[in-house]
Amino acid sequence: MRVSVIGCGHLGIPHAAAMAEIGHEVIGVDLDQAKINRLNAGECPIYEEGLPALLATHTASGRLRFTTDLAEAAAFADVHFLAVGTPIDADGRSYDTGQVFGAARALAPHLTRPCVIIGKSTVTVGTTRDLAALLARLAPAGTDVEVVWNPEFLREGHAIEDTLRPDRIVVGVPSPHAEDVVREVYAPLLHNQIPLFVTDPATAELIKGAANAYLGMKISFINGVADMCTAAGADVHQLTEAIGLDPRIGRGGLNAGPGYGGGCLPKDVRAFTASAQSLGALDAATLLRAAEQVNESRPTAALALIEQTLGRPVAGSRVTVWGASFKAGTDDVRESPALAVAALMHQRGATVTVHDPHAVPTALVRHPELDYAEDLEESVKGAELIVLATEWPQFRDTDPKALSSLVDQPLLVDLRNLLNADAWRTAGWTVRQLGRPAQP
Ligand SMILES: NC(=O)C1=CN([C@@H]2O[C@H](COP(=O)(O)OP(=O)(O)OC[C@H]3O[C@@H](n4cnc5c(N)ncnc54)[C@H](O)[C@@H]3O)[C@@H](O)[C@H]2O)C=CC1
Ligand SMILES: O=C(O)[C@H]1O[C@H](OP(=O)(O)OP(=O)(O)OC[C@H]2O[C@@H](n3ccc(=O)[nH]c3=O)[C@H](O)[C@@H]2O)[C@H](O)[C@@H](O)[C@@H]1O
Repeated sequence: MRVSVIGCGHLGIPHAAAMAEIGHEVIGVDLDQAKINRLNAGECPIYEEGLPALLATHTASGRLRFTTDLAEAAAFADVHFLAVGTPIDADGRSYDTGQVFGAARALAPHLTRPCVIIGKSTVTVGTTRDLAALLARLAPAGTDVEVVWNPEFLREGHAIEDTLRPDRIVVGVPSPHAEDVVREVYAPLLHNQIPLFVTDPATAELIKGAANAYLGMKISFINGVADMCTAAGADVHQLTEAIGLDPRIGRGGLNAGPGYGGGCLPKDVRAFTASAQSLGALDAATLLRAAEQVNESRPTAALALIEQTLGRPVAGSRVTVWGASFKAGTDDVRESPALAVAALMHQRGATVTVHDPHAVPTALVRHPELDYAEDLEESVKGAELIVLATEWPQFRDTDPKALSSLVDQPLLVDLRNLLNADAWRTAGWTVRQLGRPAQP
């Protein structure tokens, strides 16, 4: 089939590459000319494992190309995926769906034949209905446009795997014909026994919000319990392993840390809370607001552990933060907890040097006030304390002995419970881990 993917960001680029991989002819569209030039030159503008190879294969074969021209996409494709951004509104609580409606408005006049628009962006419930009404008004006569909502569940750092082998595909369809089109698009995945969950558009929109809201609540829950473990001298890691064995709880997404970040979970929990409020579902709003509040408090909780380990306030100290991206496997720093902790220490008067294997360039743009080191060993020279804030395997694999002579004091706070603390302690380091006893 010939498909377009409108919006080439963290979702759109992997999706376009994956659609080519399963046999479609794909045109990716974005407003950002510089990004499109890079993509057409075979460059991958984001750090995502496996994506550069897939882009190279399919741009070389001609099955995948990129443009800024929606007219070209309209002439080429019968199915248009919408993968544009839905940042949080100026009010800080609901989605700004301007990119979704803007892209649809821009596409509509170029349509020359019936087509299906498959929305993938995360949106407020009711968006599919409003978009269908808009397109019914704007699309030229004879171009019947159907709008399907097909929320995306990929995780950054696993984007290709999650797109080609998702747990499930959810679609909210307005008609049996639209369902047939979706089945044809995803046929290669459905042949591989990936479950297709077909529902109405409003339910599909809420499924996405509920999934991310639940993931956020689960993380806030375990972070709150980590504080209980700290106070009681217990071990949150062992606790998690034990409760995770209950299949009703599950071990996935239950790692204590510096809070959930990224371009999605924080905004999606906020927007789902606001939706609950506006729909009058006040109990849901209360529960979700609590998850948000816990998450907002995590940088301060991290600072308390850091200052306890340092033995004094951070003002005037030299601290190294390992990690800038919101999690390992990506160079995305949107709402990164690592940078929130780094920025908080900087505000409190510490000199902060941040090191990340892939995200220094993106971090520099958002937090120019911090110091950066591209090299891990360079980053710790003269440090009085290291804070491990993002769970890159490079940090776990670091030899503590090799670093001892570089730092000013061998102190480390592991906010991700990533390190083998015993090995570091044997090498002479004082290590504190989140929600775990000072000396087990
Ligand atoms: N990042 C992720 O892993 C996931 C994101 N989502 C959702 O997918 C949506 C996109 O997220 P990201 O890719 O992270 O955002 P992003 O900000 O990385 O990418 C959005 C892209 O859309 C482009 N764009 C905006 N208006 C356009 C228009 N009129 N025509 C063509 N291109 C246009 C922008 O230039 C940008 O490149 C959001 O709703 C997000 O919540 C859902 C699941 C996973
Ligand atoms: O809607 C989206 O965009 C996506 O949002 C999340 O994916 P992602 O943002 O890539 O990241 P996660 O792996 O969920 O992590 C989010 C944040 O929570 C933190 N986290 C995650 C898991 C965990 O156990 N503990 C924890 O602190 C991470 O470090 C990170 O800061 C969801 O997991 C995806 O299913 C969803 O498609």
